[in-house]
Amino acid sequence: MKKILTIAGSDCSGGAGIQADIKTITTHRMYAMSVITALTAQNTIGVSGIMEVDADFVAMQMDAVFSDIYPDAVKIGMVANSDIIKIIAKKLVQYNAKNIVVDPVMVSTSGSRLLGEEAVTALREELLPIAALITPNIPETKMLCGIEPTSEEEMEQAAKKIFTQVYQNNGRDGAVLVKGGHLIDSAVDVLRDQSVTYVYHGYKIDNQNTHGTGCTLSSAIACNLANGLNVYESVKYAKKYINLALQAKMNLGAGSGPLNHMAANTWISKEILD
Ligand SMILES: Nc1ncnc2c1ncn2[C@@H]1O[C@H](COP(=O)(O)OP(=O)(O)O)[C@@H](O)[C@H]1O
Ligand SMILES: Cc1ncc(COP(=O)(O)OP(=O)(O)O)c(N)n1
Repeated sequence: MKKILTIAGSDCSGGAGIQADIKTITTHRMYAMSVITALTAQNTIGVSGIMEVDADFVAMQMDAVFSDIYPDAVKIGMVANSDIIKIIAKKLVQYNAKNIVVDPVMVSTSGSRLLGEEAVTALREELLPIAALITPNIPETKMLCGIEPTSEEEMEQAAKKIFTQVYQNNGRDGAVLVKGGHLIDSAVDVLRDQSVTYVYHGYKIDNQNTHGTGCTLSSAIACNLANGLNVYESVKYAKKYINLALQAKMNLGAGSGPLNHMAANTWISKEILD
């Protein structure tokens, strides 16, 4: 049984954050563990409150997990502030964590800040360089490199620029996935590693219920890495998971509702596990 750790914020409505991650990991038939960085009061319409966990208590959670059940992969989502980022980075290095995927969550699609403005530098300098893969969406791409891509070509430029800043300039290895879910007419994603650019041509599924797509994608990638797939294949199968979960068109709540993980389960068991 593979063990996956998610380090993220709680979404009480169950669509994003820790709850989306645990659903994704469980659907992949793996064992889910969680280190919670913040509680959010949110639903399909928006975020109404955030309570950040003390950084020392984040450290205690990480010690409790790593000293007992060592994870095969780690997914990181909402990290809230620079104290939490610094302690997470320190503990991941201390425990020599493997297969780290960072979704650099900054602002929810509904417009609420999930990362303090002061924390972007700590995220960029301390957490991103130790990840095997980082997965910024279009607004996060703009925050990281100044380019707000509107086309596949601009996504390629941005992915290359972030790769250079985060990995090459720090003498580290890793990969960048610029996600195109916020583009108007396609859902293309672009992966950049040390030498190659891969483009995942995705068509946009007609479904307004996309709450938690980024959380789900990064958790599914972590599961696939834990299973021994390379980064390119891990993203490919994670995108298939998202497509199935979107195509099933569950419709909960008055706003942008959650994904249907039960529908994705069918494909996971048939294509990956059998
Ligand atoms: N309507 C959609 N149809 C197909 N894929 C989508 C759709 N919306 C998002 N995606 C995919 O979901 C993943 C998450 O993307 P995105 O929405 O950009 O991230 P975030 O949730 O972090 O803002 C990406 O692989 C993206 O291509
Ligand atoms: C607690 C928490 N973490 C992350 C998010 C953002 O989720 P994401 O899948 O990146 O995107 P949206 O759901 O905001 O479209 C969140 N909302 N809450």
